[in-house]
Amino acid sequence: MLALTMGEPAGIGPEITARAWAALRQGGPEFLFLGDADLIRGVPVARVDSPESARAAFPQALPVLHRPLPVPATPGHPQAATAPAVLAAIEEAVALARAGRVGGVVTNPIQKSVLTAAGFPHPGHTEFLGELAGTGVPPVMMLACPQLRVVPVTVHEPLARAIARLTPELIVEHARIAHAGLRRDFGIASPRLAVAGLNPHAGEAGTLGHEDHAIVAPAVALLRAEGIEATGPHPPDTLFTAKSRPSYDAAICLYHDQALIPIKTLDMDGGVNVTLGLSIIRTSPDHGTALDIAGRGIASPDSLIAALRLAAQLAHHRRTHAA
Ligand SMILES: NC(=O)C1=CN([C@@H]2O[C@H](COP(=O)(O)OP(=O)(O)OC[C@H]3O[C@@H](n4cnc5c(N)ncnc54)[C@H](O)[C@@H]3O)[C@@H](O)[C@H]2O)C=CC1
Ligand SMILES: NCC(=O)COP(=O)(O)O
Repeated sequence: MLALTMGEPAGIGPEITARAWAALRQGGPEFLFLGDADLIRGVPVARVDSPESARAAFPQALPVLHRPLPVPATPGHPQAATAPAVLAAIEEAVALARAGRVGGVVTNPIQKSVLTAAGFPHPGHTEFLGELAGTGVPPVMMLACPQLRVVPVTVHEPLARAIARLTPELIVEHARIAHAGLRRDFGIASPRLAVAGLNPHAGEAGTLGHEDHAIVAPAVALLRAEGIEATGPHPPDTLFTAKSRPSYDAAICLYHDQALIPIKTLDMDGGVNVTLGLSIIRTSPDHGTALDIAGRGIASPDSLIAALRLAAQLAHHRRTHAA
């Protein structure tokens, strides 16, 4: 049993939840929705009081731990008043996972600008989850689809600041956590990491920027000295080609769009966001709240379905690995 959070009530989360349940009710993985039951339309809903009671309900109806919103939601129009309930659903899902009552947490997309305006101090789920279920290392974002896994070393910050923050230590820290996650949760015995360069042609021997030889190459050397199979800095423009991808298990990328553009271009529907370095399993669809189409019934549930399936697989790997 997985816990699926409500996410932004005015976004596509409720409708893709209903469609994901319709697709998975026969073969699973089983999940329960933490949020306002009135958001769910078009499929039968079973209000349950625990994950344990959700299991029996799942084949017939979408189980919901009903947590009412203070105001009705209007698709496409987020409201600050719902922010506490959005965050409470995440906190409750994590508490259930930490108590071992669900196998993992899957999050529906949140509208970050609304939460920020309401005082939420984190850039996204990843950092919030690090606070709720951290293990003493920073939470690390990975996006995965069948053809590619990417790990951005810097995430939600202006590009100039992200580049200024890059150090060999920051790259090594993220690569180590990715390496451990690939071993523990993905069952890859000796993960191969390809570290992207920053500049065109990975700096062209220093003629196109100093960061590749001053920051990225030393990080790769440090990783290799620890016995991690790391290569790079690789010219970013060819790292994600069909010919390159089979040579590594994850690409360590230096900033958000270097990681997310290739994966969303390759597989927007099958991409899944995974948080590594937590005491719990957490996945999420790779897309956002899609306010522009919310409530129209045209949103694809595929990335959410992939996130639910991957969470179940990772939980299984983690249990097997720990045994
Ligand atoms: N894990 C999370 O909570 C995430 C939250 N966000 C948040 O979502 C909000 C909107 O972000 P955007 O950059 O506009 O990205 P977005 O992914 O919400 O939308 C980008 C485009 O893709 C389309 N799209 C997205 N998901 C779709 C689906 N399942 N089916 C069909 N079309 C789909 C949208 O209609 C839109 O045209 C922001 O507040 C952002 O921070 C974004 C990514 C992840
Ligand atoms: N662009 C990816 C994204 O926004 C996911 O962030 P998070 O909410 O999973 O931290």
